[in-house]
Amino acid sequence: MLRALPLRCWWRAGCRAARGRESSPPTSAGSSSSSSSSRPWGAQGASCSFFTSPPRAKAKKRPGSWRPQPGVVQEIEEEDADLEDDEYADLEEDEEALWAQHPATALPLGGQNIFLVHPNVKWGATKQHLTTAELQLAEAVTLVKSLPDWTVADQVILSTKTPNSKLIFGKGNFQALTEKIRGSPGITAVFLNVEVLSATSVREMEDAWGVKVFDRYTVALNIFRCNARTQEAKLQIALAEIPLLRSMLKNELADLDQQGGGSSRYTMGSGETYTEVQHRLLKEKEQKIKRALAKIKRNRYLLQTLRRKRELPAISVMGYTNCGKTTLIKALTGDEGLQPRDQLFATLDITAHAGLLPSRMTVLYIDTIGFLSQLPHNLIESFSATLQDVARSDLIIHVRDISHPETVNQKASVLSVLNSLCLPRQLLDSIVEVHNKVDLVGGYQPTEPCVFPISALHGYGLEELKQELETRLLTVTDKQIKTLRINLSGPQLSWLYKEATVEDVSVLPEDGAADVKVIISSSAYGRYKKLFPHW
Ligand SMILES: Nc1nc2c(ncn2[C@@H]2O[C@H](COP(=O)(O)OP(=O)(O)OP(=O)(O)O)[C@@H](O)[C@H]2O)c(=O)[nH]1
Ligand SMILES: [Mg+2]
Repeated sequence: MLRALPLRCWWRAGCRAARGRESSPPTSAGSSSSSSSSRPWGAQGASCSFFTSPPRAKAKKRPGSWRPQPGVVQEIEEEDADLEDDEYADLEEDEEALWAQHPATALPLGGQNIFLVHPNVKWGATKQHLTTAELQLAEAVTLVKSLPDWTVADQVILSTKTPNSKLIFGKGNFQALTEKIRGSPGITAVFLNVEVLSATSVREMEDAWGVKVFDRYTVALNIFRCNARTQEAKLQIALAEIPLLRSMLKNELADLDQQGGGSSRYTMGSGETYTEVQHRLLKEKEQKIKRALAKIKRNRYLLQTLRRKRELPAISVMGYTNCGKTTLIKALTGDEGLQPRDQLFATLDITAHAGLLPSRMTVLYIDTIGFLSQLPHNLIESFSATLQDVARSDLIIHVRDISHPETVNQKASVLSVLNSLCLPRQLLDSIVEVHNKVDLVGGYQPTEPCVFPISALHGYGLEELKQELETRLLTVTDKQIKTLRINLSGPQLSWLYKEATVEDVSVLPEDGAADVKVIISSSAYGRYKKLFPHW
């Protein structure tokens, strides 16, 4: 078995939310709403009988400071030596300074008892055509359940004709929703299943409902945070949090002004108003994170360097979250260190793992972050630095969970994000599509041409896949596999070691010769034939 080639340092414990729980204990599920309701309410709007509970007293305003609980800087466990010791120390210092200055996290800490609301757009440009409201709701439930101590207390699909308005729903449905939420005391937060909510929307909804309101961006980011293990992943999440902190700041300043002003008062001695100070601190935090990320990027043991040294072709394994990317790489490499998990966003770091193709060609499989539909572009952007490694690979495998009811929609999402990553055209044109989890679909027969049905978990279809990967790699890298007979007393062998990848040498002692199996580029082979015409 070939060992994984570690590209990162790893953090001991990754979940800031778990730490946050120490200072903010998980909220227990309310008695009346601790289990998911199977009642088919929703879509009927205001006429629905579940909306008839009396409203609660107006919720308290959010606390005065927009900075939440202090975070704890985690220790680094060095499993690889990508960075020098002093560089680690620098980064730790940077990070410590970051949290000391802004110990904030905009993300919700601790457990939550969620009321899940899916706005169903019946028509218009924002209507989703490849999926159904029920399937989108089911995915939102999975997102909630991916977070430790988060439960779905109740869920509803509610139709809207005004998805782009401030309150998402029309007056009647919003009022009915308010009554329902206020009549469910066990609920600690509402997850509104939209891509991203504006600061004003969040503020108005929180005031109306008396509980926190989260969008898809916040929930997905929180999952990322819980699964982040490396310095780079943590910093990328911190960067993706900045828009949330900006929204919180905006609401905080508006609250301050409502309570009699203050945001435009000058802070003593600084010549800056309170608003200006807060914006500056946030900007500084953002710049520090960006600098720290750039430093990691510079110092990181880049795939490019690794590959140049070893001349290894690389295959990026991509796909929707939980489709089986890590399981496939584990099956193709036998790398026991890989830990596939039935969890969204289990993998947050790009790691490379070496495996062998049928002709014993060594290849690096690159495990990547899974995709999710309707995730705001700027969140993807904070991970795009990591995804840049993908651009340097020779081939992409697109893994699909063919047993998933949303598989067609998932494919569309993945291809749309891949296309937005500015990857080389040749790479996009040679994607190998793999249909995984066929063991869960009795008698599965793909309808699309040139796809590979496999079960990564049970090892089905892997030999055919490896054969195809080898053929494609040879084509895209313009290489060929040759067995060349060489004279052992001549310079051919050392030439081949320098100019090609020598896979195997079988010595023929009585002839003073050897059969050498090489992977060689067409141009190098041309030169070889010119240099050694008689061999
Ligand atoms: N039945 C079945 N389950 C599979 C197969 N491949 C993967 N799984 C399961 O699917 C779940 C997700 O697998 P992972 O390999 O972690 O998926 P991933 O795409 O790496 O997920 P993320 O890193 O979270 O994006 C795990 O529970 C796997 O055991 C398969 O061929 N058949
Ligand atoms: Mg994974």
